[in-house]
Amino acid sequence: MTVTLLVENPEFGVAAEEKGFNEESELVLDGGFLVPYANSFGHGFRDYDAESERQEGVESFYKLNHINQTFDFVKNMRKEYGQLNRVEMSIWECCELLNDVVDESDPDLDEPQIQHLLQTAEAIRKDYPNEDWLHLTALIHDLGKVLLLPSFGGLPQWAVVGDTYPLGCAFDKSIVHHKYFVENPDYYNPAYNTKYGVYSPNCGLDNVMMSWGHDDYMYLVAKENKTTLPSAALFVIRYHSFYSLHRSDAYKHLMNEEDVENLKWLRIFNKYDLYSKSKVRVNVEKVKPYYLSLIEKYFPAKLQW
Ligand SMILES: O[C@H]1[C@H](O)[C@@H](O)[C@H](O)[C@@H](O)[C@H]1O
Ligand SMILES: [Fe+2]
Ligand SMILES: [Fe+2]
Repeated sequence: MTVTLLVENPEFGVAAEEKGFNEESELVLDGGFLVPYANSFGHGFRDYDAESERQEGVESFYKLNHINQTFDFVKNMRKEYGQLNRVEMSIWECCELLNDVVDESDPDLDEPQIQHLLQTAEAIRKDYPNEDWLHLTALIHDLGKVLLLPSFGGLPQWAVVGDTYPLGCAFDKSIVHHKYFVENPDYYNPAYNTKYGVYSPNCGLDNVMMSWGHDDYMYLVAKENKTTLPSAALFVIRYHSFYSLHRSDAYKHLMNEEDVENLKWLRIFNKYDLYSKSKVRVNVEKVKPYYLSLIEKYFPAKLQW
């Protein structure tokens, strides 16, 4: 059950006017978490049909994404990027690279991505002070967006950002702007367009080919560089854009028991990922020492990307 409340100070202890809300912002209480009604543009979060300054660009993004993500494309990208032979750098260096990245798929945010990372991490840190692995997971969950930069191959936005979904089985109706899949060759391939497609019941999401982008790439980077983060962290990283699973309960027939456990953390994480998006900037230098200490705890000093 959700309860509508009028609250003077919105979530994360930030003063109302600082966050761009009126004095009495409307929030919804969702299991102790205060969910704002409106994004920085005055619309509901993830409203892909609302007429806004971002709507058109976001829809053309999804058209390209849905036409071009195919089973073969993902297979090739995983093979190529799995080599991790492009760049050597630390996690923090990568965060700083994201200063120059803006995500065209996102109707709720047009701030530089480093701000989104810190906004998510700081919000989750406030509510889960003892789960340091989750703070770090939040900091790194979108680092894969460096794929947009020339030294990482300069991939187009449709191959880096946006919601993700499985390839090799039918596209679920709950996927944003589903209508554009009719132009995807896999849509007509009988090997790929049934409920299970190439998969078997409860095969585990690890065995599922997800559309290629920042999630799968960062998952490969973290895993291959031997992070000591728990399996829930890797799960959050790989599936955080898989809204048809964690929001709409589609594709559950592909999950195994470990996935079911990890999904609980992903659902918690998602609230912070989505609702912390705002115009209020985090002071990078101030929080940097804390995150450097977490990086040192869970990652080698330099990683292969
Ligand atoms: O537009 C957003 C953005 O690209 C996020 O990083 C991704 O995780 C979301 O799922 C997507 O909808
Ligand atoms: Fe993301
Ligand atoms: Fe994010």
